[in-house]
Amino acid sequence: MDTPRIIILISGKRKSGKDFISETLLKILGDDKCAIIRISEPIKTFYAKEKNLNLVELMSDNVYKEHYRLEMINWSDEIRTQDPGYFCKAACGKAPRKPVWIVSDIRRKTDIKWFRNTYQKKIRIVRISADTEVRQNRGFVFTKGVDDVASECDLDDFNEWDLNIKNNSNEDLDLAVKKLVELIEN
Ligand SMILES: Nc1ncnc2c1ncn2[C@@H]1O[C@H](COP(=O)(O)OP(=O)(O)OP(=O)(O)O)[C@@H](O)[C@H]1O
Repeated sequence: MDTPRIIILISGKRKSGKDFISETLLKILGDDKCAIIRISEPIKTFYAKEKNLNLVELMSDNVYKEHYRLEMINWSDEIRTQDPGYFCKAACGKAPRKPVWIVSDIRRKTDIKWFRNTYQKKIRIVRISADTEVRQNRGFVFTKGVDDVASECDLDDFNEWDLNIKNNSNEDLDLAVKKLVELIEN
């Protein structure tokens, strides 16, 4: 198989649960059928290399990641200005050839455009939302220069979602996963 049968693009605000839902879906579908792709992976790899930083710490969800987030956003934006699909292409180039791809960190209209141009009808676009209070309980702290710029807000006015899901509670999660499985199987 050269390309996946279906590609789920997942978008949502920080701590809405993009990773958590993607991992839950992966467990259900199994890693023989499904792979998670993160656009942030090549961003971090290239950034760490260029700045001589520890990639393992940069990839993990801790203070180190938060510390570099702003600098990394600005650095990656410069590259995107020259080639908007640069990181999408790099992430997909390295991805395992499985029937289902879940891209767990879609942040830009240019990301969606690149995926649509490259994979056409295989694309399904999903928005996850959670209440601010819930996100705060998961560790979200509003950060100027991060939460009020394009990487967080560019898709706020996008309205072509194939699926909108809520992730405030366990009940929400069960329903979200059910709808995602339906989207993948139909
Ligand atoms: N439905 C849920 N039930 C329990 N815990 C959850 C749920 N959804 C998310 N979480 C937890 O909330 C935290 C944030 O979730 P996650 O990392 O998936 O968010 P994210 O949208 O990927 O965030 P970021 O954009 O900052 O990477 C994690 O610790 C995760 O385990």
